[in-house]
Amino acid sequence: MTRDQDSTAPSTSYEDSYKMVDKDFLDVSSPSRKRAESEVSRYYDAQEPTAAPDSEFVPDVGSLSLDSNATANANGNANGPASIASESYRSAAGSLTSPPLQRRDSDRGRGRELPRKSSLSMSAAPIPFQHHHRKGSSGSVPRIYSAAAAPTIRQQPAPESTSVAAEHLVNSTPPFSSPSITETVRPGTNGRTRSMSRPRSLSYIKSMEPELPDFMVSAPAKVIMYGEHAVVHGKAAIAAALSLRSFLHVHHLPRDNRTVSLHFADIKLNHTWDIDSLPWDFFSTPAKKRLHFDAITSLDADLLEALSPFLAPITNKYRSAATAFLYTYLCLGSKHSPAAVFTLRSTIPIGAGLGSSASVTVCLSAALHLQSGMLVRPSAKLFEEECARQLKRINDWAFVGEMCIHGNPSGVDNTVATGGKAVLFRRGDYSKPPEVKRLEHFPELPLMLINTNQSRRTAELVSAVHGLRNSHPTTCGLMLDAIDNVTAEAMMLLDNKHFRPDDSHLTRLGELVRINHGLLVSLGVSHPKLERVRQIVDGSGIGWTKLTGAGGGGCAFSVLRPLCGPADEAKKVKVEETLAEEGMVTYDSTLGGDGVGVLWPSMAGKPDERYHITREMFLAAEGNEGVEALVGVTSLGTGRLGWGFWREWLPEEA
Ligand SMILES: Nc1ncnc2c1ncn2[C@@H]1O[C@H](COP(=O)(O)OP(=O)(O)O)[C@@H](O)[C@H]1O
Ligand SMILES: C[C@@](O)(CCOP(=O)(O)O)CC(=O)O
Repeated sequence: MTRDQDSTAPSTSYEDSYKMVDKDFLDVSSPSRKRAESEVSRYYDAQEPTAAPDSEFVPDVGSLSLDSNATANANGNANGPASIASESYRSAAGSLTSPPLQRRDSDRGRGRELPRKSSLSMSAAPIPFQHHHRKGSSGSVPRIYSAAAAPTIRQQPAPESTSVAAEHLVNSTPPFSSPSITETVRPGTNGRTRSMSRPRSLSYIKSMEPELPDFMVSAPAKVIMYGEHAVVHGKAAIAAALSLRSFLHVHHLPRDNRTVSLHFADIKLNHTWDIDSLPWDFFSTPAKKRLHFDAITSLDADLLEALSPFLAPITNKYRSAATAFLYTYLCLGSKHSPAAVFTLRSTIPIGAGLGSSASVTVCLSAALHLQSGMLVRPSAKLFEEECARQLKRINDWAFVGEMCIHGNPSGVDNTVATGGKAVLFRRGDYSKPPEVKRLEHFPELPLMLINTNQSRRTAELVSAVHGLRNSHPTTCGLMLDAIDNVTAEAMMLLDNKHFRPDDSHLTRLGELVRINHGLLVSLGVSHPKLERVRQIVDGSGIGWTKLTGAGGGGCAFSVLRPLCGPADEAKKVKVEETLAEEGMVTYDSTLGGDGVGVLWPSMAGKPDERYHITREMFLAAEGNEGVEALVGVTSLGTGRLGWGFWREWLPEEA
């Protein structure tokens, strides 16, 4: 612990206090539940604009002022523009106990028409991530995004009066909406608002408010540098976080709504469950109940069976992602869990060896913990030990999600996606926590990442290696030991503060990359396309290549030799062109970035330009660049206003 601690603090253990919160939180009238609710109220109060003297809009006590543009989305839930209605509605709610609200400062100028056909532009962070796609649908020139890049919001059908709606998207709107209210909306004579003098009871109004604000979480992809597959068999692996990320938006619905929806936009998986009909009772029987701080090392077949009728209607080939969600949701939630829509988008190629599944399950675990009040959000006041505990809890439950998706994971992917940076990971005994050592001196390596675009499934490859090991235990055992040696040697170089990527150290690392790949070929997890990448890159003499992740297709990376002059540059360009001609995508990306982060509430932008990221904006953001720019998270440590990261080992930025 590096910071001063209050020695007079009560000595209740951390886990005990969580047990108390856990039990307490299920009770809607409990202090912890009330605290969470009052946090929401405080948030909304902070958003409430001050009264302006020249009011032209004065709602009656108990009346609702609703915006004519409030529109319901496809699910029947009003979002985005509809939150304008919510804001007015909050004003009305406030007026029950205080003098009638006057027209507000923030209403001024809303009549100003914004151009209907324009993409919204807002201040954007630099996007150092470069994506080279020399052939294929997106053209032949590598695209490099600069600090000036503005997020692009895909064109939505313009609402009747764009002026109010669009401005609200950019200015801060409270991150909630009230579907039922919008059903009663009628346009006012000025095309904007109309007050309705239907009195509403306080309990009715409360039932329309969500319990929590909308928020977002995000987790990175990873690259395994050495030791994949061997790590499943108890050997060590070295892996680092990659600047590609998944983003999960959690939109809370009014209290009278009792549904939970999952929208995995990239895989077109969209499903809604009725919260009250889920098998809560079975999940909370003493024999089955799992607590937030339990480290689960295997899935419970009975719980999975109890979920199967709820998963049966999902025919999507990625159904396992929904299993991961529902299993974790029922373990971590309660029958009082708030109604919400979980919307996920990711910039990570799916099933390509970069840990897309772990990144998704880390987001789900973090979001469900946050939603149930079981995590302390990152802040400068959080002791390192507490940070580490939050990360452990997220990681343990992300591992549960990983088990749902690919059966027998080592846990390295979710560990890196949770903690970020670079780690040496080993899990000898599955009933115990893994050994994780952070690489404090992980160097900036000249890497090229190549996606063969050959699809494959991690679960199948992991089980193929198990099969080979069963039929050739001695030989396979020796190969796994050899991989372990490679990792140990690489570790000495990568965790060495004297490492210099411009001398013989790099050559040694490169040779270890090549040896590791050869061993993976022997284990049967390469693919002709991966071998073709090696032929093109290593054959040109610019670096050393190995598959990364489960293999069988997916991605490879090359450690590049230092480029000495134009001839080397030309060789690299030629390699990239050849790879693109053969349908592969190359990325220049950074390694060793942050792990899981949270944006609570889902407001982004600089302090004077804050905007609420609505679910609609998130879904409408165009491509990976649009998503990154909208949420304000990029691979370097800039442009992340509002986001918090639990950083147990990075005290300088706490
Ligand atoms: N963007 C995404 N949205 C929803 N689920 C995803 C997404 N990306 C990955 N997944 C889940 O992860 C699985 C792929 O995991 P896996 O085969 O381990 O590949 P990877 O190497 O990318 O982790 C998918 O089948 C799906 O269940
Ligand atoms: C093959 C393995 O070592 C890594 C799999 O990585 P990915 O799912 O392909 O990103 C499996 C594991 O560690 O769980």
